[in-house]
Amino acid sequence: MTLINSEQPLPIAIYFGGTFNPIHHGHLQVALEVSETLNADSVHLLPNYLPPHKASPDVSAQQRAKMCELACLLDPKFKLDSRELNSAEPSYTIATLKQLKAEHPNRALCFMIGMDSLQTLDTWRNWRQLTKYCHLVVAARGGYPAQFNENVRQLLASNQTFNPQDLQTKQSGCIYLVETSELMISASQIRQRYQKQQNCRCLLPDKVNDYIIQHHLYTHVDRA
Ligand SMILES: Nc1ncnc2c1ncn2[C@@H]1O[C@H](COP(=O)(O)OP(=O)(O)OP(=O)(O)O)[C@@H](O)[C@H]1O
Ligand SMILES: O=C(O)c1ccc[n+]([C@@H]2O[C@H](COP(=O)([O-])O)[C@@H](O)[C@H]2O)c1
Repeated sequence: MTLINSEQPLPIAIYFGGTFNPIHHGHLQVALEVSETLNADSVHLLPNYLPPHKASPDVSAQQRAKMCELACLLDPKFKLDSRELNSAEPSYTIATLKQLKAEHPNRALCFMIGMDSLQTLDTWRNWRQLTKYCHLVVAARGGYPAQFNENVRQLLASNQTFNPQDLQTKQSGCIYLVETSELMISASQIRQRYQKQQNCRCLLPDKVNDYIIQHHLYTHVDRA
């Protein structure tokens, strides 16, 4: 863990990466709750271009980013970071974190993921290196208990903290599991509902719902 020789808490920057196909209230509510827990004034939504571990979505990265932009209108805390869209490479988080760290050398960089992502973290590129550049902040997710394979258990054994203040006294190196509302919403469930022409009005922001309907998104059989 990187220790900072300072009494002053570091400013926190929260980044929340995702395929966001589409972004929904499960993402947005937990992002707000995490920002409250960490006393942060913003959450940067980071839609990926080519997801490293999923089939390429039928909906373009630009459209997924546009839906994130519309979701940002819900709360001034939400900011859109479209950097991963500007690269033709798959969006490996380690590469993005190196960039972010170089841009914010004096911030405590927090990368937010859901519990399902933590469970498979050892499939990510250079996964052991991720906490060299950031803290991992893990949101609880309905349907995904805190059960891990041996690799992830070992990572937690050496990096987990139970004290959120550690995230501001260290620049990186911690994994913090946050209790959040466990909203059983998933993008795949939403895509299936649109495909069957079912109502999704209360699962995502109104403007995102309107955009999807207006652009006839998710009308074909889901192949993600
Ligand atoms: N309901 C939720 N509660 C907590 N975290 C979530 C929730 N939905 C997604 N996440 C987290 O948000 C990040 C981005 O998720 P993603 O865009 O893949 O959404 P998803 O709903 O899991 O999509 P899909 O159903 O297509 O796999 C991931 O780290 C995931 O764990
Ligand atoms: O770097 C990797 O190898 C890697 C593998 C899987 C997922 N990720 C990132 O994890 C975040 C959540 O991904 P997803 O596809 O579950 O929405 C998103 O920012 C992805 O780019 C990153």
